[in-house]
Amino acid sequence: MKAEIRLTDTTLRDGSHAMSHRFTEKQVRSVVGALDAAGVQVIEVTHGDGLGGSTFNYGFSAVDEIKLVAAAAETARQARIAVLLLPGLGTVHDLRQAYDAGARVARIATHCTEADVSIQHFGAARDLGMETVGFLMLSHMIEPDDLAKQARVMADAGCQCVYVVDSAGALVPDDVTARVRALIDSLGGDAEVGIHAHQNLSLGVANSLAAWQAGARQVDGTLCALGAGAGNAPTEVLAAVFDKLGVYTGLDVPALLAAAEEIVLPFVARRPWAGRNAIVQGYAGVYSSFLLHAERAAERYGVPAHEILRRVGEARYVGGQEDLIIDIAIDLAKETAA
Ligand SMILES: CC[C@H](O)CC(=O)C(=O)O
Ligand SMILES: [Mn+2]
Repeated sequence: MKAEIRLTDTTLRDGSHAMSHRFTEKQVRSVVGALDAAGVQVIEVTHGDGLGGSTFNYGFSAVDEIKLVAAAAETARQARIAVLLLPGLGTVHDLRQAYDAGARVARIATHCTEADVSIQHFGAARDLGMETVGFLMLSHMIEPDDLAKQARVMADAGCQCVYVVDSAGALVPDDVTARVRALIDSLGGDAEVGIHAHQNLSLGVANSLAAWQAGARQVDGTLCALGAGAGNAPTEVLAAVFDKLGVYTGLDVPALLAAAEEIVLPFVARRPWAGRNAIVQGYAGVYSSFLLHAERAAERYGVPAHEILRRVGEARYVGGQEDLIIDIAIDLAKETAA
């Protein structure tokens, strides 16, 4: 029986933020083994910031991500391995290396107004024979119709499913519904629509459900909600909720509950949660992966992280502008001293 909604688990990519990109090959094998056995069809494995993300700015990976992709591909029996790529950080060369290591799904991510920078990457992925997914990040920042135009750009470039990516966990269910509907109208069946939700306002599961009800057919999750900010919509909860609703996912709920509790939880040093800083991110619309950058700057300059994040939201900074977080912290420290 074909799943009515396809879940992509991104514990080993978005969850990498919460692990400071320290995943080991052994952890990758055990997580992939459990997800694969539980029926998850797509498993994303990359540095938290995508291919090429292992840098001074974003944090170095403990293990080369291509090695992790190879370990994942070797372990999976039925699941396909996905990689994330942010054009500019990752390159077509990185994508080819990931393909050679066994990745078969390319997820290309751009800021929600910049879909055109993904065109050559979709072309390259399709030439390699990879399945393609587009990520419109920080989707709350623009109106549904404008987002839909960007989705069209991705679909025209060869993208087979465009995701509404709530990178800041800032959307509420009605916002999600409006965006998913607008994308479906604009894509007219040329590509599916997906949802990637964060928990900063504790709405990740509700938003994923709203997306499904509006017509989205792909959904992202992570075990134990492991991910940036307050984490992602938890895979095990999504599986249980869709099962309760009678939506066939092909997922084994008890197996996913066991994977979360017995495989992932034991190695998580800091479990993401909707504390003050993460809630401010959702409330002020701040990129989830800015959380640890803001917390580090807060400690270094002796200022509150939640105030840094509030100002980042006011300034509408987007992914790639992490260094400006430091400027805000310095300004705050000067104001406090004065
Ligand atoms: C660095 C890529 C980014 O974290 C993608 C993503 O998961 C999001 O925007 O939520
Ligand atoms: Mn994310």
